[in-house]
Amino acid sequence: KIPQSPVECTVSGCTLSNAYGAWGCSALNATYPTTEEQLRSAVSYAVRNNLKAKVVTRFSHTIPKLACPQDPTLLISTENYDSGIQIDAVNSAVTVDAGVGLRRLIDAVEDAGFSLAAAPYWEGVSVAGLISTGAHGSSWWGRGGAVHDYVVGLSVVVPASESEGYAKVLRLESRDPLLSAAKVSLGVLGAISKVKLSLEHRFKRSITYNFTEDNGIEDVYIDHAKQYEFADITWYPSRHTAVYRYDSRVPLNASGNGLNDFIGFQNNPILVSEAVRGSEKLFETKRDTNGKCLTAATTLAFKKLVANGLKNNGNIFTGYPVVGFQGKMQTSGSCLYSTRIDTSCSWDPRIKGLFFYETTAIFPASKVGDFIRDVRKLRDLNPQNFCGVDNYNGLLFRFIKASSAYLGQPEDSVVVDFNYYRANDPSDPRLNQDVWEEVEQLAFFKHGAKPHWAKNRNVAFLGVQQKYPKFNMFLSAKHKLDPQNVFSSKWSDDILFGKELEKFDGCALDGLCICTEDRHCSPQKGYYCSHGLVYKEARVCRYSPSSTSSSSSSIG
Ligand SMILES: Cc1cc2nc3c(=O)[nH]c(=O)nc-3n(C[C@H](O)[C@H](O)[C@H](O)COP(=O)(O)OP(=O)(O)OC[C@H]3O[C@@H](n4cnc5c(N)ncnc54)[C@H](O)[C@@H]3O)c2cc1C
Ligand SMILES: O=C1O[C@H]([C@@H](O)CO)C(O)=C1O
Repeated sequence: KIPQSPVECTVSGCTLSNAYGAWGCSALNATYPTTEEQLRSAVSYAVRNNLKAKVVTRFSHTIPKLACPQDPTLLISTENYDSGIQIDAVNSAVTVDAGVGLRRLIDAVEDAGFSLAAAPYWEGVSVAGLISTGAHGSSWWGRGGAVHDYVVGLSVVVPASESEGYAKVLRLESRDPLLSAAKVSLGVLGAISKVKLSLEHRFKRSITYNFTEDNGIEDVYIDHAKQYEFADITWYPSRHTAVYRYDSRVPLNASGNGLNDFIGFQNNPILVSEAVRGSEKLFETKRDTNGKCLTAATTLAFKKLVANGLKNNGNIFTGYPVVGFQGKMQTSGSCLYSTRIDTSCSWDPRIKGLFFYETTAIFPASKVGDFIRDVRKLRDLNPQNFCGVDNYNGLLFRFIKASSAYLGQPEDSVVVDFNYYRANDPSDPRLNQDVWEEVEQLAFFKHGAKPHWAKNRNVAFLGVQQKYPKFNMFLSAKHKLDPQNVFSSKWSDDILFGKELEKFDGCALDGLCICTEDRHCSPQKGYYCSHGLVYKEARVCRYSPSSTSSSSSSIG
């Protein structure tokens, strides 16, 4: 099954969901422009009729509700605005329509003898959608791992006066300060119509994974990133394992036509995804940590056996190094293309498949070592508590550089991603949720990391304004381009301004608040608001069957 469209419209209106099916927000109507002029007239229609507007894409892969409209809204989908790909060979650049999918762009530039040096690891995204949230791969070399740092020009449709036809196209060139706002703009500045990216001449990559012990990650990560252009590190804390990715560019005449078919994005039989989810649920209800650790061990052993999905000849893994073209090594997503009815992406909301939170924290390069040491202390207290994250991708460390984007990074940074079990019912407490809450609070509050705009739960965005030095420059660009907040909504404001949401019973379970009272957890199921074990100031929902809510008095 190829992923379903995130927009469903009936006579009574439209709903927008995201790729995980996690949210369903309603909108008045949706329109599917195919040209820049149609995109402009869609914005003009919204402005003329005092509607709000939100741009949505073919897949809608962002987790926070950035795209959620506030009624009455016109959804402007770029799904069909994806025909334009203009390669400028003389200047090694390409200008694409906003809705062009990443895979289509990569194939087009590779065919023309060029490569896009950076891309997220997942290809099921649109070009304008991926730059709008600061999506990235991993590199501290050249322009770095974030795609928006390759943006050298951009056109964006913004509201305008009646005499200008209510909407106009701004063409932003590389020296225009507005470009620094628009290239990571979360969809709140206007509708991006075209993106111009700088390219490199086509090149190949050589990748080797080294599965080894996990001590000293904090002492070697900087050298690792300096030595290997596309380095990353995956840490499986409960398995005491770190996986170093030795990944460098090699000349075009190096032999090998390998493929990176990342195991997490492969087409899975639906029965497998449902069985994995079923066993996770079983371990959850039985509070069976051993069960989780057993699957974490087998998952890791399998990943090592198949080299995380690297295939030397495009079919199977036969040994390191795996050498292949940049266009086939940087990003993947084979589950996007299966037309079979019995396979899908493992998280496809139409099946009872995986459902997980993804926390992604961005640290200044010099600060991530302290975070690693704190997480290791927490792990050493009881390694079994970390098995849940090792059933996914462990903690993934990637490298991005200082950016001119106002909502990009002011300095070279390290991004840490981790996925963990999400209950179908947000009021169901989860095994070891106190651990993930403490790691989340260690990252964003003790070590002041910034939240990735496309991932994370709401608590990650608390105080985000203070973390971006150029936040006010972004806001003034926003007021200049969209003074009536046509492209804003309550939901995108919650994320952009990191609003403290009012607390309610169970809010901490779904990352919508940090508990200060037991009722923010689930006292009736034995989960009480408690201190962190390593980060004492953390407030986490911890299971303590013996105590009753009176003895674990609510803490200020
Ligand atoms: C399986 C998976 C793996 C992922 N891997 C990575 C990864 O390795 N690295 C990484 O950094 N991220 C990763 N992500 C996150 C993903 O890169 C971001 O969510 C990205 O923004 C999704 O792009 P999209 O085209 O689906 O945009 P959407 O999610 O649909 O939109 C994102 C935001 O951009 C706005 N927007 C979209 N198009 C336009 C436009 N034309 N003009 C103005 N605003 C617009 C929307 O309104 C919304 O606010 C992953 C996501 C998934 C589901
Ligand atoms: O789901 C995701 O997968 C990747 C990474 O975790 C594994 O490649 C990423 O950044 C996501 O958001």
